Amino acid sequence: MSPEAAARERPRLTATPDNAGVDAAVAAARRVVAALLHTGGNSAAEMQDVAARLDAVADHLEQHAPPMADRMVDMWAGEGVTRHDPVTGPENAIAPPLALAGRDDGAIEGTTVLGLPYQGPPGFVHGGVSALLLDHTLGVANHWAGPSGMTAELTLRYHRTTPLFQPLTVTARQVSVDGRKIRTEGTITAGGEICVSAAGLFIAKQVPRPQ
Ligand SMILES: CCCCCCCC/C=C\CCCCCCCC(=O)SCCNC(=O)CCNC(=O)[C@H](O)C(C)(C)COP(=O)(O)OP(=O)(O)OC[C@H]1O[C@@H](n2cnc3c(N)ncnc32)[C@H](O)[C@@H]1OP(=O)(O)O
Repeated sequence: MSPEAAARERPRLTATPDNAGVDAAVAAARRVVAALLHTGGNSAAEMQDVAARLDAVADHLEQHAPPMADRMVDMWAGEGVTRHDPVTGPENAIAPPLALAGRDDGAIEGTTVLGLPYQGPPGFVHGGVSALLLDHTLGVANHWAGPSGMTAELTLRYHRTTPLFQPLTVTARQVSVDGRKIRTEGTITAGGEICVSAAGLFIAKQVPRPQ
């Protein structure tokens, strides 16, 4: 089986984008965020007009949104993968997003391409963004493997710079469970080379979902 076919058959661990709903608007918002970065030659007057139009969109969304308590209940209802989180969530415009899937060997894996909003050093991914991706992916790997919990410690090693604009593979696997202590490891690779590796200690504990 080709790697692409194998990837298609893996169980998805992240929400499926729903282009008939909010996800399509979020995809457009991601384009706006990237396009706004150092747009350069546009005049101040033109950008005032852009700001007014974006404010009008935000006003419209806020006026039609349910109360915050209802939104919290709604975002935590359902299927065990989240639509709102800042790494994989199709409803979250700051999520790259990263689509994760379970592998037969018990690990999980996903790919993403990061653009300008995630830049740290010139042309490379911000180290805090790599930490975000790995923290979340280690957390999802715990859900995939069994016991899961809250991050208590996250140790990162930045082996080499992580490139923008190139496919990044993020993997993680649960390596041990000792009472409430869960140890999990993961990597971000580009072109087959490890850019960042992470080791996390998670403590089994669930925060109650809003009801
Ligand atoms: C996230 C849940 C989502 C649910 C989702 C369902 C859908 C699934 C979909 C998608 C997966 C999502 C994936 C998300 C991934 C992202 C994860 C995060 O971002 S988590 C937020 C950041 N982390 C915090 O905010 C923790 C803050 N800290 C705490 O709450 C506590 O300190 C906590 C829970 C870590 C421990 O507190 P205690 O009171 O429960 O337990 P004590 O008694 O202190 O410790 C238990 C044992 O662990 C050791 N321990 C605790 N913290 C330690 C540490 N930092 N280092 C070493 N050992 C530690 C202790 O020494 C103790 O060990 P001895 O039993 O005595 O041997």
